[in-house]
Amino acid sequence: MAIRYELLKTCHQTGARLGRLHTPHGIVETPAFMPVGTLATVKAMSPEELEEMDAQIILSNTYHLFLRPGHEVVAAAGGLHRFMHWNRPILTDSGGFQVFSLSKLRHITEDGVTFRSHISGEPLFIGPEKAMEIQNALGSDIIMAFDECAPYPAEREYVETSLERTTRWAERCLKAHKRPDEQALFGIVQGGVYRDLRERSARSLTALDFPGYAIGGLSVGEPKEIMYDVLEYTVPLLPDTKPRYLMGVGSPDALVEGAVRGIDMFDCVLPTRIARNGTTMTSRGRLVVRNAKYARDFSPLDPACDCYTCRNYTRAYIRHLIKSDEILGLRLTTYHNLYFLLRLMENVRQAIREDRLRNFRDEFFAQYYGQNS
Ligand SMILES: COC(=O)c1ccc(CCNc2nc3cc4nc(N)[nH]c(=O)c4cc3[nH]2)cc1
Repeated sequence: MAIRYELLKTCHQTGARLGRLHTPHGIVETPAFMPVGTLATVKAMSPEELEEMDAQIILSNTYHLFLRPGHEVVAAAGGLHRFMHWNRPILTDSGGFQVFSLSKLRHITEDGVTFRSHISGEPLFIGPEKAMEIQNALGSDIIMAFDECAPYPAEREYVETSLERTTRWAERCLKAHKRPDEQALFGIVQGGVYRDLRERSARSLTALDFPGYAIGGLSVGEPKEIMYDVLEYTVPLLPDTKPRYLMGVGSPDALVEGAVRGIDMFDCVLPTRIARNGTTMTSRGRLVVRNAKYARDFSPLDPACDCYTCRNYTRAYIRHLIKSDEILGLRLTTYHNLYFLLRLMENVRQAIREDRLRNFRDEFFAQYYGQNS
């Protein structure tokens, strides 16, 4: 078995659960947030800094590494862990979403997707078998089925045709996966915002008995309330003995609301991407440190935070660095944002242990969003 999910406790107040995901590269306490390291690096962070802030698992991308440096190069280095000097768990996304969000001139057929590289413009192809070949070469602990993430909004007919093909692709991934004992292949539930299609996708994929399940097709521009509705009726269809991964999420509120609805794993570029333009997450909401009002503010980004950035630097200094395009500036904001989300998930896990996640959510939202929601 590549991974084993240990269900430790279900919250009495909500559908949240406390778990442990045992992988060949270590244990992941869930619910967990996965920092995104698309090109085999979590931008501006060293692996040691990620370990220091207790990042348990990171995400990397098949599409990007296939284009550059090529999965053969990573395999020649001994796999992604060796290549990037990260010896904790890695999850790789399968490329479906990235092809659609990044490449031009893409064409989708039963075989897979032909597209032009967003880097060189050369014509390329990825399908289920290719996505397995690449992820098997990368050696990540958790790999994702090759799927199509339907856009939002999308006609029901399009979503239906797409999910049927995605299910057939999932079967082809299971057949093509060369290292099932070392790398756990997760199925990805699609179906857009249509309840009956979500149910059909979930039933088809759970019948194929994957070691874990992702909920895809969300965080693609739909209102959050709709995303939460989809979770309400999709999560119960997934086996509670296996991990559930909500792809592309997210913001502090979405992480808490997702955990409340039984999600175990999350990933999002949000904390690292907004950090690079000087937007930070603090216990009292977002703080855009490049704003002129912080020019002489010698307090930490977040007085309630004990991270390396908040213990040693001030808003005025970080503002100066960001305004001056100094590399240390985006390193300090990235460190803090990741630390903030990783601590948030630790507090969520503790609240589940103490059966008070609903209370925690209300307190957190009151502070972060300045209202009682
Ligand atoms: C500043 O913040 C940002 O730039 C930013 C950008 C994108 C997202 C949303 C990302 N959403 C998302 N990622 C996703 C990745 C996915 N992968 C697969 N294989 N299948 C999916 O169905 C899928 C859905 C996703 N939805 C969130 C934030």
